[in-house]
Amino acid sequence: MQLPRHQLAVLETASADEPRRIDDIAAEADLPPETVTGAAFELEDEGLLSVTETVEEDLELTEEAREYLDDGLPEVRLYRAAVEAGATDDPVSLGELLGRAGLDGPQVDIALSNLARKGYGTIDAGSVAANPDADPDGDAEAAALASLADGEPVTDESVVDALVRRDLVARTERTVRTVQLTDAGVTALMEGVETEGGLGQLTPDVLSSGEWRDADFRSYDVEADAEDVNAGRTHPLREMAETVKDVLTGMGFQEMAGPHVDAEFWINDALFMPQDHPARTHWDQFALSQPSEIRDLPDDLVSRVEDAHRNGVGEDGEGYHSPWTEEMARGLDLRGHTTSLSMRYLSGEAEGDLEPPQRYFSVEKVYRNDTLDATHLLEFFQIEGWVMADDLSVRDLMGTFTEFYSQFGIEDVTFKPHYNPYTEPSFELFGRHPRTGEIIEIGNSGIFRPEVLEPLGVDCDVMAWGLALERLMMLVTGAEDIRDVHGTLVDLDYLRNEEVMY
Ligand SMILES: N[C@@H](Cc1ccccc1)C(=O)O
Repeated sequence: MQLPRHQLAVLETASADEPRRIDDIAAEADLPPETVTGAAFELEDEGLLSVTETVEEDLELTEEAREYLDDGLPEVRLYRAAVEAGATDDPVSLGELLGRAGLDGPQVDIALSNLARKGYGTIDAGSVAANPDADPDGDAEAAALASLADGEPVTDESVVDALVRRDLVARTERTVRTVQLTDAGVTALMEGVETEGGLGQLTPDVLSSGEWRDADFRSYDVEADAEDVNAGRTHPLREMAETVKDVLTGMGFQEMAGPHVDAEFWINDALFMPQDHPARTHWDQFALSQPSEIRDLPDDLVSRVEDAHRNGVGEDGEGYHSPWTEEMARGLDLRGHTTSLSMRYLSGEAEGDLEPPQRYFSVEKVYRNDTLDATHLLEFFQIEGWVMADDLSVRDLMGTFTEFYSQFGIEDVTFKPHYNPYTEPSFELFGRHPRTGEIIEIGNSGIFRPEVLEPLGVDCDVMAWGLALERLMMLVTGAEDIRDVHGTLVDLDYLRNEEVMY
């Protein structure tokens, strides 16, 4: 029989009489333990060796325990100080004893509770009475710590339990593998096993020495076990975002970019959200304390927006006529929607004045002070978009969504009239969850009001929306909890093995 060199070494080092640990075999055969483990499993597949796994418990001293090894357990130190101070006859004040024993901070409570627990003394009215019959030299916990530090076993489980409870010892489990020759293994060795001949690797040496010319190469084993390599890959949600960008680019949209932290001016005021609107409180948005204000805002636009808030827009001057301060508009928030980007682009602030027709989108993060649950995260991706053109209608808006979602195989989007301070009319979008059949909200949309567009200097129609990328992902993948797709609770196997989207 022929075997690869490592397998042969392991076979020869293993015994038929007793199980031997992989680590011992590795040391004796002078091979890395991983190599021995791999070879052992291969030999097991061939029936020559049996591999057994057992879980062993390791006891490890914590850092606190290591300090006590040098200084002594706090209760022992307190007891010794008490004996020295004569507390076996008359109680001595705790303050004095702590000074003598050099105990302070958390060690004081530790010393007191364990002193009492071990019967070394009693504490009454701030004084300690030491028990004359106690024997700190025979302290079982101190002895166990010393044994563990010397790598010796501790047989009294109750002492180990007490040390674990005191956080002086940590239990860890470890899988130990042992191997033993099978009858077939013994027979093979008796009949004679040789090292598989031939070269297994083409190395620079083999090439430069010319050895390769006459060498006999070992055949390639396509069935050999190989290590799993979990290389980096794109997060499925990021993949979804890229797909959405491709789809929108394909529909003739250009991408917007802009700050995650932005002035309330761009997030709310430009959108005709009155400054006393309930969504503009800390219940809904995260405000920055440092820096707290944006440096630059376009003056002209600021005064036109202020005018719209205070006096309304149009001949009739309709609007909220709400109070308005520039101070509030300058405040910085983590954007709660990416409609702040739409405002920057529509106003000409981002790329200069835009002539209709135009189509823009972004797939970017937004932040909201929501309560976490199966459909809400504190940060999520919004698919923002808008179309600027003359004479847009609700049919254009619905048609755009129908086309967009159909690219993901979603053909049953439904609409519900809605209210936004900045669009009229407004619609919410809903989709049906493929697993639960539940109708879930997937977006919000509308046609910008003149009160928004006029101050921006836009004199044609603009239809716009914010769709939730994670909700689209739930409809596409069937995920029932957003936290299964993205965030700290996501299963690593899902991230590694989820099918790649087109
Ligand atoms: N900003 C809205 C989405 C939206 C954008 C533009 C127009 C209408 C609605 C949201 O976050 O829900």
